[in-house]
Amino acid sequence: MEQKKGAILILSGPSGCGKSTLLKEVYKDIDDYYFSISTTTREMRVGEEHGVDYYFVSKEEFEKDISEGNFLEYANVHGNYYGTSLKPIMKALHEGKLVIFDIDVQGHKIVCKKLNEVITSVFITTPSLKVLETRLKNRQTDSIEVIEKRILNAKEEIKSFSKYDYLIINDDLKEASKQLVSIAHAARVKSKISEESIIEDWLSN
Ligand SMILES: Nc1nc2c(ncn2[C@@H]2O[C@H](COP(=O)(O)OP(=O)(O)O)[C@@H](O)[C@H]2O)c(=O)[nH]1
Ligand SMILES: Nc1ncnc2c1ncn2[C@@H]1O[C@H](COP(=O)(O)OP(=O)(O)O)[C@@H](O)[C@H]1O
Repeated sequence: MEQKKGAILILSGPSGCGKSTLLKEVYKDIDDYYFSISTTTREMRVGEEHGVDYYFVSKEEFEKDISEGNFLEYANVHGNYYGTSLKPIMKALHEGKLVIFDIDVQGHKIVCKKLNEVITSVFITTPSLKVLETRLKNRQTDSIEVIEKRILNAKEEIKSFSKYDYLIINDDLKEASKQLVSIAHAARVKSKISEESIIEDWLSN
């Protein structure tokens, strides 16, 4: 029996670079995907929904999940916990879906170590630090202290961009969306390389 193979697409990039905005733009152009909804201890922002953007939990609940081994990976980012639950990811991969992660550079590193599936990774950023700062301020979701922390972290995170397969500079949203859709399609094609039945099927048909 043919075993369906899923594919993995990881998006990382500094807070405010436009990851969520880009993802919302491209979903209509991507088939059979599963977005990995992370669990976090950060406060819910206006407009966010529990179970859609994140599962918002207390520190105690998060730490219980850690001790029960429920996370594929978790990290402390900007002073809050963020984690990827293992079970839904394995289910989606088993169903042959393109599993999309919006995780930080620490999460990217761990997922690459832990999962055998073919991984495609994209680092997303703005044309400059100034533009990042403007976007974080204009978004009006965070206090000035929180924005400052995110800017400080961005200066570190940007150093990891070359560990990724692709770099998208999210300047013009339409252009960046087009690039992300192409990469998502390529991620599917790339995952074919790990299908063990390819030779068998080719010889017998
Ligand atoms: N390692 C890890 N990072 C995550 C996870 N979920 C979200 N993140 C990252 O945490 C950072 C902060 O996310 P968030 O508070 O939503 O801020 P935003 O990036 O400004 O929207 C981003 O870099 C996300 O990619 C996760 O499950 N694991
Ligand atoms: N290409 C773009 N040009 C201008 N503004 C953008 C662009 N992409 C995103 N934004 C805006 O920048 C802010 C941060 O985007 P967001 O998607 O929340 O970033 P992230 O999820 O990476 O933290 C939002 O207010 C969003 O509307």
